Amino acid sequence: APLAAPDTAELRKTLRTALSQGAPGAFARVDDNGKAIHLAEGVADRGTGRAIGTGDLIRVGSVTKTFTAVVLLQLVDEGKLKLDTSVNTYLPGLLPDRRITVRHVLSHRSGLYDHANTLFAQSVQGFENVRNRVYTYRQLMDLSLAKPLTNKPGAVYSYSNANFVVAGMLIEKLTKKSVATAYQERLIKPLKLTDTYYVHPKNTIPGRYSRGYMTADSSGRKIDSTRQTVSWAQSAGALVSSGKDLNKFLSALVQGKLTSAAQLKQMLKWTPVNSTQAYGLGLRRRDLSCGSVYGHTGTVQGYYTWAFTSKNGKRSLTSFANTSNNGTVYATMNRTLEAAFCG
Ligand SMILES: CC1(C)S[C@@H]2[C@H](NC(=O)CCCC[C@H](NC(=O)C[NH3+])C(=O)[O-])C(=O)N2[C@H]1C(=O)[O-]
Repeated sequence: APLAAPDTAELRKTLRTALSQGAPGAFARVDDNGKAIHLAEGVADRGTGRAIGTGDLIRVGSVTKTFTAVVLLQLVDEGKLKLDTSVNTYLPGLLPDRRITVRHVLSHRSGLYDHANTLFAQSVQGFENVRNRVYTYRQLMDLSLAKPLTNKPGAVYSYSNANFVVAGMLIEKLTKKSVATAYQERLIKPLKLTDTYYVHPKNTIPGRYSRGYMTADSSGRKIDSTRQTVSWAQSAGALVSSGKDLNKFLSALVQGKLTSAAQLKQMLKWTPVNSTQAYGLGLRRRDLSCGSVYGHTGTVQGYYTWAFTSKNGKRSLTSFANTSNNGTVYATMNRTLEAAFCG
């Protein structure tokens, strides 16, 4: 059945609630059968007071994981990679257990420890320690492999950024090019994603962008966290993009424009996360009152992003708040999905 019209009044109310809970700015862009809906509240820059806009570039965090997974699925289509083959076949000696397959990595079932847990145990200090650091993939893997596997390979879903560091290493090994080139040639250029950049290892954002303001653990003080390399994440979280581009990318993905039907089917094989969520390959499924939507969420310091599309790709939503480490704002912004897709 067709989706009810987006509830724009409810969306705007939700954004305003997020502001009252500590977000300097928030926006929602819905692309509904070719018609764009733009809602924005608050500021992109607390210093100048510049209003936030749905066209502002943002750090999308783990929405990057979906881009990375699509590149690997294209490599499967090209016969360069098999999902159920051991990662160590392609990257000899990398992982401590050769039973870990590419599919385990892309569905967060490898058991690899998430090095972000070590880096960000103290939110602000952890961020300040890494914000301008540039890591190699090897250094990130050393951080993850310093801890034992959290589960037997394939046994359970256990989210880890390290999985998509491995995914980036696979891309670079199999294409003999950087992940930046892979994103550019395989996704950004073909889809004309003019707001999407893989700027790593730079710590600046090109063009017109929203600043990000992470929230300190105890005081709730806001720290301007805009300038950062996101090198601790790279192929797990370092893309910069916009609502327009994320909506276009997700819609193209589910409409079969980026991979074969066979690989899209693999991407949509779900591992349960909880009663209303599941994870495929670099893709989240959120079960709403009116049906399921597919996409990803992202959290980097100062940047909360939701990017989801309907099963047929005819309606997409990107919603965003320029704060982080604020569970109340996070819970509020989660509600943009129901308003945008279920009316
Ligand atoms: C699973 C998530 C939520 S966390 C994961 C990844 N982001 C990170 O791992 C960064 C975590 C630190 C962020 C920081 N928090 C702390 O420092 C807390 N001590 C803050 O909120 O500014 C991303 O993006 N993913 C989200 C996703 O996939 O939705």
